[in-house]
Amino acid sequence: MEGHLHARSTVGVHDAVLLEKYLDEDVFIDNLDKRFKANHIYTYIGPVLIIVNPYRELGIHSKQHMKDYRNVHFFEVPPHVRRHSRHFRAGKKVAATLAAVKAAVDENSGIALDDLEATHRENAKFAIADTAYRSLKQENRDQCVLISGESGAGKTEASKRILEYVANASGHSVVAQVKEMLLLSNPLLEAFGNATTTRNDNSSRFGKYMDIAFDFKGEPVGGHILSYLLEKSRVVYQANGERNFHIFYQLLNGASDERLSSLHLTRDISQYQYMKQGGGNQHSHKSQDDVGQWKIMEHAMDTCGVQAEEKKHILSTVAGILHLGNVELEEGPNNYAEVPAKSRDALLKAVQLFGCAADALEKALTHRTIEARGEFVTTPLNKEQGDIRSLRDRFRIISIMDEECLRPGDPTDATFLHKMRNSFGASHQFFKAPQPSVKRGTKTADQGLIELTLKSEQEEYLREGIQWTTIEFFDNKPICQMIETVHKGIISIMDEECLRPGDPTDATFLHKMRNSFGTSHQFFKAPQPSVKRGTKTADQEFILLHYAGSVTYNILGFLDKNNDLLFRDLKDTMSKAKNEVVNAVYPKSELEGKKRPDTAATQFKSSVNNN
Ligand SMILES: Nc1ncnc2c1ncn2[C@@H]1O[C@H](COP(=O)(O)OP(=O)(O)OP(=O)(O)O)[C@@H](O)[C@H]1O
Repeated sequence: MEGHLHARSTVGVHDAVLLEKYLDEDVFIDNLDKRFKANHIYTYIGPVLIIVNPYRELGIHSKQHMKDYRNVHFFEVPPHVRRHSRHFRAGKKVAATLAAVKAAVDENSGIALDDLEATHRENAKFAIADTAYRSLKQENRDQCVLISGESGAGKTEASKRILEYVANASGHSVVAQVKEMLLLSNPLLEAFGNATTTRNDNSSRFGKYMDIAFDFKGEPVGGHILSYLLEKSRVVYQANGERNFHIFYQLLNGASDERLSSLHLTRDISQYQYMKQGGGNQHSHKSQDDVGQWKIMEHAMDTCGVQAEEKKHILSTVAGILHLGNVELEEGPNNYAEVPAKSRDALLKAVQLFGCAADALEKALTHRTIEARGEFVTTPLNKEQGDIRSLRDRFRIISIMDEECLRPGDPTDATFLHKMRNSFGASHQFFKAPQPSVKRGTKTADQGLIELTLKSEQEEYLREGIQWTTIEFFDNKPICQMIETVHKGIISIMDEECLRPGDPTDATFLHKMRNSFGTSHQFFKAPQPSVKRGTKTADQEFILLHYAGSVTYNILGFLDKNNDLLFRDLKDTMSKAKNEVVNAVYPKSELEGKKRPDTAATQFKSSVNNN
């Protein structure tokens, strides 16, 4: 008993539910802090797991540790034996488990600790994975592990550990290839979808939903990876200190001289506009082993069944994007945009790699064709329109990752469907910033799960006659409704502004939201700028009161990004490209369809709802 009390005072409690002052945030954080300092990065809140990112290898994820956790019950971690064992006995296993990942406090990150004793007993991530896996096998019920947290919190690492565990726990031989694909899908996705940001050297710039299909013996036989909201704008613009997607650096640093020469590339990052904007430090970014990652990525392509010809088309597209980025538009006669002589070389290289017609691409960058009453009218763009246009259109090119390099398949034939859906580009911050979980495409599920967990726990206490003060929790539903409701929600108002005739602007969109929600809605605030404040910015802002706190949004660019329209000229040019990757992203059928393409917000809403 004494030993137990001592342990508790030095390493806190394993489960925050057992804290005496369980409602006190300081006590809760203090408990996490204590445990973190003793190398215990995992803490439960009932069936929910909190992970504090240690930012260093603790040596607790080895094969031996995985073995230790195999068939060791989640409930063996004291003091939850009773509650969890009953869940199992009654077959009432909570179907989904929320692994809430919290970011580490920076100043604690470098603590040197030698006491790793008993850490493996607390390697709760494996416990979660093992519980889910065993429940799947024994109870034949679908399992879901939901991981959320802010950028850099450790979500990707946590998901990799879970995948590793599943791959290791299941059998051998027949499914070896599927397992390898499970693990290798990550470097492939990360090459095309991750980038170095100021918060995380390997930040996923898209949300991910992964599912793994198992046969009746519990062997993985295939899976799907669905992705949301790839940050397309990063292709053309990187903030200070940040990089473009890893693939560009991997290609330039890792590919052979022959490969680079066939793509008309030089091994010099400073030559490419799309790779050098983030500032000097990216040129020699130490934390990213681009050469090593290139090898892993190539191996992953082979393992995932990407054929040599496909690979060539994928890399040609990546290189073509870099060349296109070096095409600058200039003002010609009558202020019309034109491709100057100095950019012609880059344009021709892009043309060759995409396999499209040079005059068609040039015209598509500098002209616009619209259809009016069955007739097509082409007008030249001025430089500003051309710049905006070509920037936006180049965003779309990144959607090669949508279809091709990550190829479709069927879980039953053990191939993966990897998609990077066309989505918001920069404006995905609209969704991402306030609600990290939305980025994961699980907006409602996340909140639902918290409610579900609290609700089921509280109901259980009530049933058992345990004295309990009901905890009020923030209900996210009204905010989701305010964003999503058909006709009246923010997305509908924004879509309406994008589609209506006349002269809609970001300001008219803000005005309409003010009219719809009022200036002092419970969750929406956008006061008219007072004379005293008088600042221009105030009239460009609105505030949403999310469950995690209030977030101020600047309205500028919302409509443009939501429109996400690819002009007909570029679509047409690309649909005729010989490069099969480019061509597949822009099918001719899209051109023939009469329906106006969905806005970015609607595409996102549908993709989340459909999956
Ligand atoms: N369990 C862990 N042990 C040691 N280091 C970790 C762990 N989890 C995360 N890290 C470190 O933190 C970094 C960021 O983690 P990760 O990429 O998983 O964050 P994320 O939540 O997926 O971020 P983003 O949303 O930006 O993609 C990793 O590159 C790794 O260095």
